Amino acid sequence: MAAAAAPQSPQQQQQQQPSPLVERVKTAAGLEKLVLRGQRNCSVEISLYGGQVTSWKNDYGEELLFVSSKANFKPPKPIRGGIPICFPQFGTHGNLEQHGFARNRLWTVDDNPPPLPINPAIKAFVDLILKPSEDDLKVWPHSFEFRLRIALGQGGDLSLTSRIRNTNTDGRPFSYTFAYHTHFSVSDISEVRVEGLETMDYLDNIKGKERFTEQGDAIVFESEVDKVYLAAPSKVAIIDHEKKRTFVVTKEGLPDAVVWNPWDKKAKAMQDFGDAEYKHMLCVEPAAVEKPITLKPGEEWKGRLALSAVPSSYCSGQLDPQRVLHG
Ligand SMILES: O=P(O)(O)OC[C@H]1O[C@H](O)[C@H](O)[C@@H](O)[C@@H]1O
Repeated sequence: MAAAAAPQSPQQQQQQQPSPLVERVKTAAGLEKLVLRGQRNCSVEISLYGGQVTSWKNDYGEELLFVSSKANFKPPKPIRGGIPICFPQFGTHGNLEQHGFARNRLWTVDDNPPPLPINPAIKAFVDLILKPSEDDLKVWPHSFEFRLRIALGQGGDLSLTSRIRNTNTDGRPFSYTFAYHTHFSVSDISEVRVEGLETMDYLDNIKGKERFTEQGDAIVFESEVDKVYLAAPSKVAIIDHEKKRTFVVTKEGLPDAVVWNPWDKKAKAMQDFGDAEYKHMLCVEPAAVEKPITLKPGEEWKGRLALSAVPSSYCSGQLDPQRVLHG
């Protein structure tokens, strides 16, 4: 269930052996999920439907991601919450269904993925793969292999590494947009601030994708927000004052960062979202939206998301925001 190793040292080979800390479980909806277990009560759950992380718990077994109490966990609708994969299209930036089809497909476990650099901090991991079906090829006529490694690290950090390869045999390149649509669980949205995006340019999805520049200090939430921050820094911090918890979102290969909260009116209009759940959720989504990624046949792209939750907050003074954002 883990990566197969290329010729490597005995120590490296040992580190890439299939992890005994991965379980395969049937869900209530009759589909399959995988559970990664870390130290103490840390865990990650992954639904093969969507290739989607649906739970990430810390040492104390506390849930760190938001999943709606009204979420559907089976086809054809996507699962509302966790970390949906938006591919080959983010949002409405193209002719495909909103956020593309990857989040609505059954992924499989990849027993023999090409190796990734060894990371000794990783305690448990699993590799998934998605290839297009005949029907997918009708709506997006490109052959691809999408490999996704989901890993639980020492200290409970979660990382997702996507590798997308163009396997077209007719010489054609393809372009796509992408996002890790990460739903964080927060105590109260009005107590949350996001740091790292101030002064950035963004496209405002609720103002016809018009471009603006963020003014002022950290971002706080008082109404609906749906913005694509362009060329955002590699680290963004979500500071939850009430919980005294800071999420550090690190991104690689993904220039943009989407910030979304539907607020009360849109929440009520969503069939798979509780009316008041917007208070306890914030999406910060490492993404490639403004400039689509283009791959020639044989080329591979890599995009990584790493999440950690630190049990202190900016206002507690225990955390140096400069270190969180730049360190
Ligand atoms: O309802 P969904 O298709 O899951 O999309 C939920 C949201 O995702 C992103 O954050 C987009 O920027 C929003 O415009 C969209 O409303």
